[in-house]
Amino acid sequence: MPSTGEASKRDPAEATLGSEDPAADPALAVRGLTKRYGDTVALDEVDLAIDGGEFVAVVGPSGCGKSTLLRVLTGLEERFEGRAAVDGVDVRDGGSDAVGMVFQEPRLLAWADVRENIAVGLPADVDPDDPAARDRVDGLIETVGLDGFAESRPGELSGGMAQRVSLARGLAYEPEVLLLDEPFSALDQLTKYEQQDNLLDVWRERGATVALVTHDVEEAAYLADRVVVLGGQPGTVETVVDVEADRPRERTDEALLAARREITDALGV
Ligand SMILES: Nc1ncnc2c1ncn2[C@@H]1O[C@H](COP(=O)(O)OP(=O)(O)OP(=O)(O)O)[C@@H](O)[C@H]1O
Repeated sequence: MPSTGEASKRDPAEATLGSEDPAADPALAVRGLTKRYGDTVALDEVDLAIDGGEFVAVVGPSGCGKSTLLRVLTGLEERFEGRAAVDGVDVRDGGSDAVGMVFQEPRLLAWADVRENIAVGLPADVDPDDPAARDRVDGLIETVGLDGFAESRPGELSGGMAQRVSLARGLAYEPEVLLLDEPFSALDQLTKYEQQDNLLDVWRERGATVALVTHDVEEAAYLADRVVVLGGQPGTVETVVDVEADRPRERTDEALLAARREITDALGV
């Protein structure tokens, strides 16, 4: 289960991969991860371990390799140096099938309506026409605040609405590990706050592990147990900030403001 405000104290580079005791493996782990695109070094010797049930945010300047880190963990990048594992299984060996990913771009099927687009995220062995599956999808439509739009196609949605469909699709799978790449960046402030709280509810209810990439320092501090600050190009871990605020959190909590200061200091802004 997620912690309830106790910030993690563990050094991100401390946990090892390939432990003989599988129960000791972190939910997400990279060790000595270097990723190159031609002459561009996107990530350089990155070490990071995220425990089961932990909520970790990753922030850093544009181009420091945040999306690349998630792409490696989902198995979308095959060529890299070092190791990356989900639930102790190396991503090169297929990783874990309990991973859900929400991309920065909604990537919806243009010809399918909202319900069908969300149903794409259901596990492969679930029949989308099954009443229980339809209920699950309808529940997700409600969760992301899209009641009344189940029959709409992507072309009829705003950018923020499309992004919420994408989030619901990522949740349809009921993943144990959820990787989110700036899922709220296109939302207006009020909807963003609502969706952040929805995500916290999902995380708490499911005891999921979450790694969230964001540019939004306030969002990172409000949501995460730990905030990993990537810096530079190539991306390396600058520092890891523990967020010491109790949950449920007040957005004005002094501890969140302190965490935000630490993060912005590390970012040099
Ligand atoms: N497919 C690709 N081919 C070539 N270079 C790439 C590719 N994908 C990413 N890069 C490069 O790798 C570096 C890291 O990119 P990445 O998208 O991971 O950064 P980011 O921190 O997520 O950026 P942003 O915050 O702007 O989304 C950048 O220099 C980028 O230009």
